This record gives sequence, C-alpha cells and structure tokens, in this order.
Amino acid sequence: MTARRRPRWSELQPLLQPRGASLSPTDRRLASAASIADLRRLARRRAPRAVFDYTDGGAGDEVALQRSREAYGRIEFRPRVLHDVSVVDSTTTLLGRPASAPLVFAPTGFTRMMHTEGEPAVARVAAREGIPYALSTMGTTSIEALAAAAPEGRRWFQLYLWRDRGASRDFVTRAHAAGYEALVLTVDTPVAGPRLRDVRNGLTIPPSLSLRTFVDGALHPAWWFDLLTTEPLEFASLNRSDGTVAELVGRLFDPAATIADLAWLRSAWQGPIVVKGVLTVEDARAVVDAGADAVVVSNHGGRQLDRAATPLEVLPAVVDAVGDRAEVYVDGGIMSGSDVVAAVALGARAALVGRAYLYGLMAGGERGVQRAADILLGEVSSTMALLGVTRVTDLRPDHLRIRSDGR
Ligand SMILES: Cc1cc2nc3c(=O)[nH]c(=O)nc-3n(C[C@H](O)[C@H](O)[C@H](O)COP(=O)(O)O)c2cc1C
Ligand SMILES: CCCCC(=O)C(=O)O
Repeated sequence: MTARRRPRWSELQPLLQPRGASLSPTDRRLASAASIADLRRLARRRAPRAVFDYTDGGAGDEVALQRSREAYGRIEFRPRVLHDVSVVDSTTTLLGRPASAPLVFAPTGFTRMMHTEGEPAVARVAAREGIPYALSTMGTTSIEALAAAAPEGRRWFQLYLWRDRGASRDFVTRAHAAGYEALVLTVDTPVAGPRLRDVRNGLTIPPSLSLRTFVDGALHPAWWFDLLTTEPLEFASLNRSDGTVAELVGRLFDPAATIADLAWLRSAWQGPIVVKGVLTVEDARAVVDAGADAVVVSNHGGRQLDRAATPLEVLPAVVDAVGDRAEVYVDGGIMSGSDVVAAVALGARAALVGRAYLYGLMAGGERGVQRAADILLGEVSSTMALLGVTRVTDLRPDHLRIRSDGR
C-alpha cells in the first residue's frame, strides 16, 4: 500500500493564486467585465463625474435617451431551431466595402477627455476588428494624426458645418488628402441640446480648474494623473477653443445650414456621404434626393432634442422609403450585440455605437475599447447562432416581434 504523499507547497501555489494574477489590475478589471453595462460601471468609477456625465447623459429630462434604450428591451426574438449554425458569418459590406460585422464606431467629440489614449485607441481597435470608425469634427486628435495612428483602418470623417464655410471646406480637403473614405454629415445639431448634467457639473472644454473640478479630479486620481502627463487636447478641426459645449456649438456651428449645403458637399466630395441624424421619412427622402449614399436614423443618442422620436421605431419606415436607394443605419441606446442583431433584423444595414466603446475607453483606454469590441462582436455571433441564422443577409423582421406590454 503506498502512503498518500502530502502535496508540496510549490504544487499548491498555482491553485492558490487568484485567476489572472499575472495581469495588470486594469486588465483584471476589464477581464471581469462581461457586458457593456459592466464596462459602464468601471467607467463610472474611473472617470471624474463631469466627464462620465457628459458621456453618459442626454438632453433635457433624458426621455429620448431612455426610450431609445427601452425600445431594445421590447424586442422578443423568434429563434429558429435545428439549423446548422456551426459556422456563423457576421461579415457584411458597408458603402461597398467589407466590414467584419454590421457595426460602426460612431463619431464622438472630445474623446481624449474620457481617456488620454483617445481617438487613436478607438481607431486602432476598429482597424484591428475590421469595422469603420468616424472621427468627429469635435475630436481631440487631428485628421492627419488619426490617419497616421490607424493607416490601415476604415476611417470616416464626421462633418459639422461651421459658420466659417472656408473652415468646413478645409476639413473636406484634409479628410480627402488623409485618405478618409467617407464623410458623415451630422444634421441634428443646428444648436446645442440642453445637457442639464453638464450645466450642473459646470463642464467646460477643456475641463478647467475650479474647486469642484479639483475635488472631482482628486476623487479620480488615475484619470487626473493621465491628464497631467499628456499633451493638452488637440482638436481635429480647431487649434484650441475654450468654453462650455453649448458655447462652442453656438460660436462655431452654422444654424443656417440647409439642404443646399448637402448639395454643395455632394459636389465637393467624390466619395460616399452619410447623413446622420434623420428621424422622419420626409427628411430621409430629401437627403437621399440630394445625393446621400447612406442615412443614419439617429436622435444623437438622446443628446439633442429631448423626446425626439425613437430611432429603432422609425427605422422600418425609413428602410421602406429609401432602402432601395441608400444604406440605412441606426444608432442610439445600443448596449449589446443582440441589440445590433435586432436592428439589422428590422432593416438596418449597420448599427452605430457611441457610449458602448466610450465606456470601455473610460474604463481602460485602448484595452477597454478592445474589451467593448470583443463583447459586442461575440454577442453578434452568438445571437445569430441562437436565432438559427448564419449570414447577416438572412436576418429578417420575422426573427422578432415587438412586445407591446413593455415587458
Ligand atoms: C460623448 C459623446 C459625444 C458625441 N459627439 C458626437 C459628435 O461629435 N458628432 C456626432 O455626429 N455625434 C456625436 N455623438 C453622437 C454619436 O455619434 C451617436 O449618435 C450616439 O452616441 C449613439 O448613441 P449611443 O451612445 O447610445 O450608442 C456623441 C455621443 C456621445 C455619447
Ligand atoms: C454638441 C457638439 C459636441 C459633440 C457632440 O456632438 C455631442 O456631445 O453629442
């Protein structure tokens, strides 16, 4: 009979080490995030309140923001079983070029305020994952620097029309010279939406030092340290501009822009034009008539006109009206890959996400954005498989129904 040998300490040690012990604390936190909602919780802890609120918040009473999210909660899937789903292909084409999934990283202003790695981090993840990313006119990385950071990526440039039309023309010229593939003209921001959280927090761009921001920063030292050790924000379009978001919009954006400006843009830009911020069939028809190649059904993530229509609800009518002449995308409130699949089943060619990747960025820079992309793309594939669908083009409205009881 052999005696039972007592295990040696060296053999036990690996079992006693916490899982992922070789990872940095940030990586460990990110690895424990199983959903975009988890990344949001991490983001809330790391970022100063004013920065988190600017990202997370909406306009007015945030009714449009809430409704945009709730619309996805009303989706009930109708899975089809006993279909071979051993290989799921989430690829598609957007504006005539391949994308690994029907997903786009939406343009977001002041991204380096959320984390100093900023727009280049977002662009690198998008390039790695084979999805397009739109740099904002209000971005904090120049058009050229972003192109250098992700030369192989699908880069779009989002245009706000300036009062100074010479400056708008310059952005178009620079975007072309730097190899951007498409322009995204955002049309829902003639004036700033009333962002009440920003008013209450006293947010300025760049954040300015006051007792309130000092305390906010002191409570979030990691963010503060990063900010102090990198260069000041560099704007995509401006050398520098200070003020509240509403002041910047009032000073720079042209509230007199009309459909004639879209016609001008059509003549000035040879590549595809995406018009972002359409919420009615009438406007969708008008912008496609004026030369748009794609429209984004969007209420700007509930950040502009509060109680504006809910994008997912408007989507099918816009697809019916212009879907044969233009690609139709949707955004607002998308927090999972299954939301993306629902939007595609209802006729969207792609879904844009803003906050989903920004929560990742705030939680852990580029690695956090990568985590957000992994979560979203993984969920797109698993939702398709569970629905019994292996190709994006096979997603149809009859894969879901919309519950009217709100549960
Ligand atoms: C912090 C933040 C900044 C934004 N900045 C811009 C911008 O500069 N230009 C623009 O067209 N849209 C901007 N948007 C709107 C997004 O492009 C997109 O429409 C919206 O985020 C979609 O909703 P979601 O965040 O719920 O995904 C911004 C959104 C957020 C959250
Ligand atoms: C309003 C202009 C600044 C960026 C932006 O579009 C947003 O915060 O939603």
